[in-house]
Amino acid sequence: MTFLESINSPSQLRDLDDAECEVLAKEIRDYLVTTVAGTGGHLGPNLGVVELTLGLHRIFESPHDTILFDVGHQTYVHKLLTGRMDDFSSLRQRDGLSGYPSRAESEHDVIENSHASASLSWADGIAKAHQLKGESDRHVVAVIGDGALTGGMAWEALNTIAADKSTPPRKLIIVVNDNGRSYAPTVGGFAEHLDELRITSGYEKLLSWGKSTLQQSGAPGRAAYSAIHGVKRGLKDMVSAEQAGMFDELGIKYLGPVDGHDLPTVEKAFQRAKQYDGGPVIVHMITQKGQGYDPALNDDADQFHSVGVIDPRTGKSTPSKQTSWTSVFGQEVVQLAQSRDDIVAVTAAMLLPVGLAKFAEAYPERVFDVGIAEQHAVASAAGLSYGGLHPIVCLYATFLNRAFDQLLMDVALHGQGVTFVLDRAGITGPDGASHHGIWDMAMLRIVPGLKLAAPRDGARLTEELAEAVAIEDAPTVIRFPRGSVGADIPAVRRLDDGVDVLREVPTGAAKDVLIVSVGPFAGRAQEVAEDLAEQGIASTIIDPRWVLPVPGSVIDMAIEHSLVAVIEDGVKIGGIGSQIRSDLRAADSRIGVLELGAPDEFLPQGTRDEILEYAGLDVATMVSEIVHILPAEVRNRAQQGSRRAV
Ligand SMILES: Cc1ncc(C[n+]2csc(CCOP(=O)(O)OP(=O)(O)O)c2C)c(N)n1
Ligand SMILES: CC(=O)[C@@H](O)[C@H](O)COP(=O)(O)O
Ligand SMILES: [Mg+2]
Repeated sequence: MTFLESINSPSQLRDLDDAECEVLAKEIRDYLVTTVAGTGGHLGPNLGVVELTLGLHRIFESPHDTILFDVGHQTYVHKLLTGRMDDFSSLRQRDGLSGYPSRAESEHDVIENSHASASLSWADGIAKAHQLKGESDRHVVAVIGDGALTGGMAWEALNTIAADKSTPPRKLIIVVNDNGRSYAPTVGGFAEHLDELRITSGYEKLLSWGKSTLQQSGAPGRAAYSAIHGVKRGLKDMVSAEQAGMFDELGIKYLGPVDGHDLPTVEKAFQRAKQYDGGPVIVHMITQKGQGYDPALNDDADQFHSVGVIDPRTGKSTPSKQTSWTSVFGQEVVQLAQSRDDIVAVTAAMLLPVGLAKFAEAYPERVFDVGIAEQHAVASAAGLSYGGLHPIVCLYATFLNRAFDQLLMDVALHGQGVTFVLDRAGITGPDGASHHGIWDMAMLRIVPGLKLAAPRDGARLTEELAEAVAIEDAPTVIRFPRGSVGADIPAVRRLDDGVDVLREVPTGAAKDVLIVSVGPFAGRAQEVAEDLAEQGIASTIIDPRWVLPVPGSVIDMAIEHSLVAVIEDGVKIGGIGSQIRSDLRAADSRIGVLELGAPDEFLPQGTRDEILEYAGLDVATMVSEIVHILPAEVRNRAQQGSRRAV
């Protein structure tokens, strides 16, 4: 039996000596590569936190001490050390182990939200609760990456944490997991500050530079050199104030930089942080994303931030032959930028995942990566627009939640022409509840002047993106799902206001159901219509293309039918179906509206199709829902028609 197989609880880790821990760290890395190669997941981030997580669980006593992880994609090691090795092969699968902390899985897990930069706020709150409840012997330890530290929430929390003047002070420890990367190298002034302290291959250069220059530059220089050199001796010298930079300016004790792959040093640092009783402590860990696995270390793009199924020996994956929505966007946005030099792109630390690689290559001066800072991304886009440019803000739909106020009050209130491209909109799949992009349409319905398009295929994405960037006096939104785009679905005809008719009721037949297909559901809508036709129920299918505001022809056509069924890849409460219902009532129509969308709950993980079925958005369920809600006379006529046909 390996050490790893023998670990069922973190308390067992404290019985291991350094040599055994070294073997365990190797076992963990080998196990991560082998299993994640088969399941897909965040291999790089987790290979980077093996010693950090081992040290955490050897020095602190979870769950008495609370250990928090920011984003939570780097918690596979934490899960292996807290008794979940047996379930690991089900990682990120339906009813399997979550790829993020999960309270249902373990008492050691706290934050399930995968939206970055929130962990320090959680830590601040938990530490205050411990203090007020007289549980002052409990530590709160938050692990936050250098990328997540570029998020504004983290600095809001640091501002409060630093102001703790209570006695005794709250026991709050912040572990900065500094691997120099979000996906790509972390950007921004703060990242550069960390750079100065980071131990990477440049450490020795830094040391020799320190020897030659710092030692000749008086007391601060000598102190800086001894601090840098001190790390080599495993933190024998506390880093003095000048070297701790902005953290110390904030009044937070700084310990570091620490070699995050040298377990004894890691443990020494955590021990010192644990014993420090003068207030909050920051432990600055220097790690490598992908540590110990060359294919990840050598991956310039993102050091295997997130991989699909790969060959564990080579790190190679089987390239997909399918075209993704993201790649269609990535191609089209470059075309648009060629013809309009006012078009610029904005990303929040996700340049490659949102498809801006080609744009950045062609127009490096016209792409802005602001770090994991969606609120700043959107408000700065308002500025870009005011300054005469047309920004395209590229986000995953779920992360737009973070910047709703900036979209409403900085962009829409001022009528700024900003285009938002929301990738991973709708049900995504393996990343679980906080990653499904299902709230954008309901959230954006209430933004005055906003125009939102949901393309049904690549051709419409191209068309609607061009239409969006032509609008200069309001926010425009294009949203599309994760994954492959499928074949184009041509329209039978296009109405004057841009609505596409995909299927007509045969001349003379009763118009039983109007199916309003939003975005990528056109294919499913056609299957639904076929199944209804087999039951003698005639339906029209339309794709509005621009779904907010609801085009007038949708209401006009709805009134001609007996039921309107709206199929949308977003929450049904407050979604497009709700808007159509509201517009129909405003037009004095009492026609029934069936909203077919995501239920009012947090959705589980799984493949996109599994979760669509879970949400009742599979063809069979939608057909039965429509038949069930049809007016009785329509249902009876259809049944009689079917009996005659038999
Ligand atoms: C608000 C928000 N925006 C974007 C993301 C997407 N995202 C997931 S992990 C990640 C990079 C995190 O970098 P870092 O905090 O340094 O952690 P590392 O992966 O380096 O361990 C990003 C941008 C997110 N989870 N939350
Ligand atoms: C953790 C995180 O927010 C992202 O890395 C997320 O896993 C993105 O998933 P996809 O890019 O695979 O949709
Ligand atoms: Mg990082």
